[in-house]
Amino acid sequence: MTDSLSALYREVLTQLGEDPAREGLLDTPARVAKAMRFLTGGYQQSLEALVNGAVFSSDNDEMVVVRDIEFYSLCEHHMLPFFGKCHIAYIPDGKVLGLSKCARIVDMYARRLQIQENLTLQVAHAIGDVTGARGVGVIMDARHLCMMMRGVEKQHASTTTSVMLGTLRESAAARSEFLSLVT
Ligand SMILES: Nc1nc2c(ncn2[C@@H]2O[C@H](COP(=O)(O)OP(=O)(O)OP(=O)(O)O)[C@@H](O)[C@H]2O)c(=O)[nH]1
Ligand SMILES: [Zn+2]
Repeated sequence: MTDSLSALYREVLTQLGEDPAREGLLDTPARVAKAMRFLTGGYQQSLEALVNGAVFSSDNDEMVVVRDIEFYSLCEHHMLPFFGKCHIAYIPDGKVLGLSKCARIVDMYARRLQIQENLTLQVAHAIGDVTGARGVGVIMDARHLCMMMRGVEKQHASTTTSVMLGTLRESAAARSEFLSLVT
């Protein structure tokens, strides 16, 4: 199938000095288009559809932590991958979220062009919005290929970003509980 995105990638191959008509590249524009549509599929999703009503009543008001959620995103500056782990905590206020939805929320925002700081913020606000939690904390630790395979070429640098909202921002004890559970 030739759509306008694969036609553009065919032109990219030409501009890079390649021959898009050579055998190994014949299907490449369509493959790249398909891959990029998947990697940016978060633009086609909405928080409401993704959560699908999986918010449940609970009297448990202790911190919930979902840790080590792996994610892959694309930096908005170079469109190169950055990838790592995300830890989410929230303190419920009568409602808890289906556990898988935490990971789905991470994927929805990761599958857009991002910077890590904004990705972290968007995940935190989404968790807060769907649960009405008293506090939300999100920590992301990632490595950026734009810092590794080009540019400054640092292979071991990793970046940690965090967002703390509500009780997790105000209470040092709540924050330390979260940190002790994920580090
Ligand atoms: N804060 C932040 N910066 C990022 C992220 N991803 C990439 N960057 C940075 O965005 C910056 C873009 O800088 P520019 O000087 O405009 O671009 P560049 O010439 O390609 O920069 P170098 O990467 O230093 O070669 C770089 O410092 C990248 O490391 C991110 O998630 N958060
Ligand atoms: Zn980048």
